Amino acid sequence: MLASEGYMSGFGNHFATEAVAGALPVGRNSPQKPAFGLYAEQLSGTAFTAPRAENHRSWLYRMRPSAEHPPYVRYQGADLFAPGTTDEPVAPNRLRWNPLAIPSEPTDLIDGMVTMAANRDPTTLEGVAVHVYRANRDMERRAFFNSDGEMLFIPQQGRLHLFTEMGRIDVAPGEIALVPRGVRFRATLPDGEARGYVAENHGALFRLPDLGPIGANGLANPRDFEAPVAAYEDVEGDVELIQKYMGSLWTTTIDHSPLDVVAWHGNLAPWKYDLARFNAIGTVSFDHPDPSIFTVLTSPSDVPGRANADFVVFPPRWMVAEDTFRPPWFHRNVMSECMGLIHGAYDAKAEGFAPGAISLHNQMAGHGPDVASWKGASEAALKPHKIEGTLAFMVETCWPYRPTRYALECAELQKDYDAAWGGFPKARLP
Ligand SMILES: O=C(O)Cc1cc(O)ccc1O
Ligand SMILES: [Fe+2]
Repeated sequence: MLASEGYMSGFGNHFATEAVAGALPVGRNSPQKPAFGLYAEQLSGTAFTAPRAENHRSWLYRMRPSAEHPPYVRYQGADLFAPGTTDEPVAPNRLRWNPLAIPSEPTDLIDGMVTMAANRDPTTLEGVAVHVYRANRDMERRAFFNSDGEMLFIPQQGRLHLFTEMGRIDVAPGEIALVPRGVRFRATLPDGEARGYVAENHGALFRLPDLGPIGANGLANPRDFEAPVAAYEDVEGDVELIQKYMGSLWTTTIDHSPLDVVAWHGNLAPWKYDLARFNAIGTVSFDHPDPSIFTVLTSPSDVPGRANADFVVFPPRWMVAEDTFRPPWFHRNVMSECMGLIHGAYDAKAEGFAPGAISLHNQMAGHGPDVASWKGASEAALKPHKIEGTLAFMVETCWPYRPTRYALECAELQKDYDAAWGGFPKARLP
């Protein structure tokens, strides 16, 4: 196996894995009597009838069927997770938030989730939500799944250990992990504390972008995505099972761990990816390319070329463009941009955008370099220059974001963000 230990390599591959020899049926999905009395269950990520190239599903072989559970009731915790967004008119202002602090009370990943902005209703099967998590407690006897979409975890501080139904994933800042819609998991924190971002995608599954004239290789290469081998826990006794469903949180209690999948096969699976493996491509002549060149993953909408959500990174890279303003240019975008910073500094923002922060530049909001970045870049000697020690990302979507009420009212919202673009000298005409 060429993937790292405990993982299988390849984006969207058809995997087959068993934690106990003989658990995975051979040559059929649903034998009359699965081995050891396991229960066969199909988990669909796309409609049964989706075209073959887009069809994603896996077969899970588990110790008890996931159908066995009491009714769900509203979950009373995690007040800031999926609270709904405001119906009030959204001001066309650029917004930026300082990093949210790790709570002082013991808080696990679910209770520490804060929804910052979202668009569309998840039931439309479109749109994306951006959450921040900050946690200092393991999820014990608690598991979570998201019926509303897949969750892309973007750790910023501290590792996450995700024990999913389909195996274990360890993910550190600089890496990302995806948990498909419906897949149960619990998160533990090897470093005691963790903070990061989640892009929750309600639309078409994230996929690798087409490469067009780039050719057959480049950007995120498929083999660098790693899916976990099967792993299960055999735990009896009460376990709380929380789900996000149609935009709110629900809970039930079952008498065993739902992470009891002993074997699985198929092409719907969690995965992780090290962003350091991203093959960044940029200009070797002049002009700053559109940031689409940095797309790691895309969730298409029904309109060709107009993403429901793109996950884009700004990784370390050489800047060699001649006679060019090298940072992002000033722009007004029909798409809406939500950005975060994993570490280092972002080249368009000299000030005020710390690791863990978020910025929101919604549809048509004029933005670009702040005054200090513009001044520096306009006067810089254009020698080859390496941007190092930085990793920013963007969740770009065709649907304008609605910030949550909390996001609009919290102390971390910067009151003076517009000042980033105050005081540009006027052009002097001849
Ligand atoms: O606004 C931003 O900083 C993100 C961004 C970067 C870039 O290089 C070009 C366009 C763009 O929106
Ligand atoms: Fe932008």
